[in-house]
Amino acid sequence: MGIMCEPHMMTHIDIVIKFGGSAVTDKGCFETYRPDVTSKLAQHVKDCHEAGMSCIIVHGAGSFGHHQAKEYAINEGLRGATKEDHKHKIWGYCLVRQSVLKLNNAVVNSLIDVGVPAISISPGTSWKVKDRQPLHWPHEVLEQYLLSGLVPVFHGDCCMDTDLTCSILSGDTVIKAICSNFNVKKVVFVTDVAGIYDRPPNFQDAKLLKTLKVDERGDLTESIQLSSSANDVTGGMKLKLKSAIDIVVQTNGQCPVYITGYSSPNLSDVLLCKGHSEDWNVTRIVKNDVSS
Ligand SMILES: Nc1ncnc2c1ncn2[C@@H]1O[C@H](COP(=O)(O)OP(=O)(O)OP(=O)(O)O)[C@@H](O)[C@H]1O
Ligand SMILES: C=C(C)CCOP(=O)(O)O
Repeated sequence: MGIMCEPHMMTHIDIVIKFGGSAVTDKGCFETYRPDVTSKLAQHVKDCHEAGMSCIIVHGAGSFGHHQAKEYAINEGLRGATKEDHKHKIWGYCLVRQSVLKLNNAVVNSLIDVGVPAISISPGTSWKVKDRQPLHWPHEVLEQYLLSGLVPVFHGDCCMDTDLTCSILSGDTVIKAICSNFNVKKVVFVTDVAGIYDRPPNFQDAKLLKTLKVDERGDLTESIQLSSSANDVTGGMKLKLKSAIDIVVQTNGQCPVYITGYSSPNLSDVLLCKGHSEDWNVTRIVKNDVSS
């Protein structure tokens, strides 16, 4: 992906945290927000902020946005659409945006309520996207926000797409783009499961994989079976794992990626600790030359 912006690589970001849609919403129920989970996560962000860490939050869409995106097939774009189709899809595009903004408003308010100076940034209004991948976005603004001590809150969004006319940009892809342009120290994906299992966690005998090692080509030593929910238009855990692997490879292992659950007893450790413990019940994705 052709993202270039050398000077920003100097700016370091201690942590990028994804509030997964599976955590902050009930993905099975249309537009069902989980205020209790979000406010617990907001408290964790406050702890990071008070510890002097520079933080970026990205949240997924969960049951906001995915349903509308699926109904109007927004991620398939508009190429070849008839005039009628075009009108229909453009309407769907508006509904997706409004839906994710409802969730974004709730998430940002939850952060502000606990004292985090959160500021909303919608990729869809300023990011240039080509075939669902970010091509260009205003890094300078993000840098200024960070230098001012604000906590930027991005979200998965619908975007104008130079190839497809419109598409869906997952929060997972937003995180990968941030890691391509800034010196990010750690990424933590918070979901509704403890981490990555060798097979979908509802399968019998599913085993939590605590450390996944990636080689320079992005290959894993483990074989993993993944499933995604019917209403998810961005590929569920499959895209998350791919994004995590890409981040580890593109940063040459400098940025470890964690996937953990919102109810994990180790969430605070994962967010705040500089080191790592194999006792934590989470998944850590690292380069294969990392010893422990
Ligand atoms: N092998 C696997 N290991 C762990 N989770 C898996 C696996 N296969 C499928 N899953 C599912 O992945 C889901 C989490 O992925 P999902 O994409 O929903 O996360 P999210 O980032 O919270 O959502 P969103 O994309 O809406 O932000 C879990 O609910 C789990 O059931
Ligand atoms: C469905 C929309 C609009 C965004 C999807 O973002 P994600 O939930 O992070 O994959």
